[in-house]
Formats: sequence, structure tokens, C-alpha cells
Amino acid sequence: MNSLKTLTLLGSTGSIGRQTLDVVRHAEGCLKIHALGAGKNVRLMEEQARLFRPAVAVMMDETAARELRERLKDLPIKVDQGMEGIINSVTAEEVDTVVTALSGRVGLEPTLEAIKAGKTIALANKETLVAGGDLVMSSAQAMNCKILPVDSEHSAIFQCLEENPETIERIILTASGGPFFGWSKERLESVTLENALRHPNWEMGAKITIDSSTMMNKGLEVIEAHHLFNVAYDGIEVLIHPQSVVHSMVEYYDGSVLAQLGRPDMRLPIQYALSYPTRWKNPFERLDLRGKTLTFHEPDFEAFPALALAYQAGRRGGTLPAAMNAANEVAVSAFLQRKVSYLGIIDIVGEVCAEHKVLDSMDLDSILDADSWARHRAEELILT
Ligand SMILES: NC(=O)C1=CN([C@@H]2O[C@H](COP(=O)(O)OP(=O)(O)OC[C@H]3O[C@@H](n4cnc5c(N)ncnc54)[C@H](OP(=O)(O)O)[C@@H]3O)[C@@H](O)[C@H]2O)C=CC1
Ligand SMILES: CC(=O)[C@@H](O)[C@H](O)COP(=O)(O)O
Ligand SMILES: [Mn+2]
Repeated sequence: MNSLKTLTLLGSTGSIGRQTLDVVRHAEGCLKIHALGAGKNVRLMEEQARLFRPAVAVMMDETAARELRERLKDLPIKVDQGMEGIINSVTAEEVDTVVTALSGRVGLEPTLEAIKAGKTIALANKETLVAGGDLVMSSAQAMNCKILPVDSEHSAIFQCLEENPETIERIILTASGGPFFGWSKERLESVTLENALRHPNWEMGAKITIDSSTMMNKGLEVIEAHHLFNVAYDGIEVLIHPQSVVHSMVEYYDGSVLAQLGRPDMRLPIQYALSYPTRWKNPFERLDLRGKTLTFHEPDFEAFPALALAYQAGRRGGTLPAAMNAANEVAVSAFLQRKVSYLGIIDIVGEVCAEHKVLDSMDLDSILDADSWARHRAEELILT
């Protein structure tokens, strides 16, 4: 018999958030929502609150919170706001597990606070681990908290892990290659926002979709894998697999390779993080391998320099990954507003990384300082 888990879901109005609620709907009697948290999307938050009846609904944006309070005044739901509201929603006593599905580094503080309060983390928000991986993992270890990966590749690796982590030879992270797999640097000059937003296999939020197209998503995932599985960068390899069926692999000392396969549907890794250490049945469409050809290719580090940049930042460590991530968030946001060209995104990230004076201290203040310096510098580069 499964025991009931009580969740706070951050990022409920986004792609992972909506799919998490679908998992909750199907896992009847196993999951209960204490709080939903999001940014500005009042209309969708109202709909979700009416359907899932959380005790608390939080909007980061104050105006959005005011509007939501008005819309939900017929229900006994507390509407909270801002970072304080988000943090209260994750530290509440009745919460067992926090699903972190905000987009961007803004997820770092609530994740740290949830860990301090002893919660289990179902982690989708990879920017949190890129910016503050050492701090997050050491805080989790100190509090004996589980960090369960939601990102599809990391869930796959987690599912392929054996008892003895020291027998891992390498992790093989698969990447779809995005919409521009096989394109030369010259051809990439013609990329438009519309092409870049068309991922071949996955339906995701805009920021991660652009990251997939530049391969920065895979770079962020290399750093995420390093922290989650305590594997050195030399032991993490990226392999392009355009079909997105093999979600990642682990190779052991004896040459045996274990892989996890599935349809490109995030509900499976989300459900696994929430059902762990068991598995739950579900009616989601199953993988059918008949007639499918699975292929694997070397990444093109020259046409997609984001991957090399992320390896360099991860290897150097200190505040460099936080600066790289912040510059990327700003540059991608500018590309989404048509203020920067496609190739300009990684040019800006590369320039900010080159200029960043790396600090080795990994306390929260150093990370946040590096993050705000990099955001400011990236904005300046966008304006010039
Ligand atoms: N989508 C996917 O399939 C996958 C996503 N991930 C990771 O999961 C995370 C979420 O991705 P995804 O769901 O695609 O993103 P979306 O853009 O679809 O959703 C982002 C969510 O975060 C909220 N949000 C954004 N900025 C803020 C902010 N400053 N303060 C408070 N809330 C904010 C949004 O609220 P609102 O819209 O109300 O403003 C929304 O609920 C990312 O870190 C991504 O890399 C990892 C693997 C797969
Ligand atoms: C669904 C998921 O986990 C994404 O991170 C996905 O991996 C993106 O696809 P790419 O392999 O193209 O980056
Ligand atoms: Mn992924």
C-alpha cells in the first residue's frame, strides 16, 4: 500500500508543472497538493487551484497575487506572494516533497530553504544545480535529504544506478541534437526564433527549448549530472541520439552498459521521482520499438560551442557555472524578445565567462553576487 505524499509544486503553470498535475490526477490517493507556486499566470493558477484545492497558492508577482486573491475569494485557499510566500509554501510542516519546476536560477533559494526544512526534492529546475550545485548537494547531505532527479536524462541515470557507485566508468548523456542537428556554423546564422522554438521531440517551455537548440541544455545537464551523481567531468560523455528514446546510459567498470528507454513524455520521470522507491502503474502511452531505428553520433563542439563552454565552466567550478548560467538566462530572454541574434546568445555567454573573476567560495552570497554581476554584464553586451 502506498502512503500519501503531500507536495508543494513550484512552477505549476509551466510545462513540467502542468505535467506534474497530470501525474497527481492519475496517482489517485497517492499524492496530495499542499501548495502551488508560479510567476504571473493568474488565469491558469485559478483553474489549477479550483481543480486541485491546495491550501495555499503563491504568485511571485504581487499584482498577479492580488488578482488571484480576488478571483479565489469564494474558496478557503490562502493566496500568498513573492519569494517569502514561495519559501513559506516549501517549508510548511505538512509538506513531504517539493517539486522544483520554476524556470531559472530563481529556484535556488526555495530549494535551499526546502532542504533546510528537511524536505525531499523532486528536482526539475536544473539552473539551481548549475549555479549552486556544491552548496545544494552539501546542504542535502547535511540534512540527509533526498534529491530525486526529474530531468529525463538524470532520471534515466538514476534508474540505471547499481549498489556500488564506485564501479561507474562513465555516464553517457544522450542529446536529441535539437532542431539544428547536423547544421554548420554558417548555416546557423540563418536561424529564426520560430525555427529555434520547434524542438523535434519534446514539448517544453520556451527557455529550455532554446537551450536545447544551442546545446546549452546539454551543457547544463553535464554540470547537473556531475553534482547529482558525484562523477568527474572526464567521466561524463554526451552522445547525440536524435530519436530521444534512450534517455541516458551508465557504463560500469566491466564494460556493461545499462540504459533507460521510454517515449519522450516527461510524465514518466516526474512520476518516478514522486513514486520512488516504488513504481506506480499508469495509463500513459507505452514505447513501441517495432520499426524504430536508433542512432548515435558525436556532438559537433565547433558548431555548438555552448557544450564546450559548459564543460570548461564545470571543470573550473567556483562561481563560473553560476555566471555562465546567468548570462545564458539573460541572452536567451533577449533572443526570445528578438533583441539578440541566435548566434549572439552563446557569443554573449562566452564573453561573460571570459570576463568573470571566479571566486572559489561557494556560499549563497558569492553565488548570488556572481549571478547579478553576470546578468548586468550580459545586459550591457546586449545593448552594445
Ligand atoms: N519542460 C520540460 O520538459 C523540462 C524542463 N526541465 C526544467 O524544468 C524547469 C521548468 O521548465 P518548464 O516547465 O519547461 O518551464 P516553463 O517556462 O514552461 O514554466 C516555468 C514556470 O516557472 C514559473 N516562473 C518563471 N519565472 C519565474 C519567477 N521569476 N518567479 C516565479 N516563477 C517563475 C512560471 O510561472 P508563470 O508562467 O506563471 O509566470 C512557470 O510556472 C526548467 O529549469 C527546465 O530546464 C527539465 C527537463 C524537461
Ligand atoms: C525532456 C528533457 O529532459 C529535456 O532536457 C530534453 O532532454 C531536451 O532535449 P535535448 O536532448 O535536445 O536537450
Ligand atoms: Mn533533459
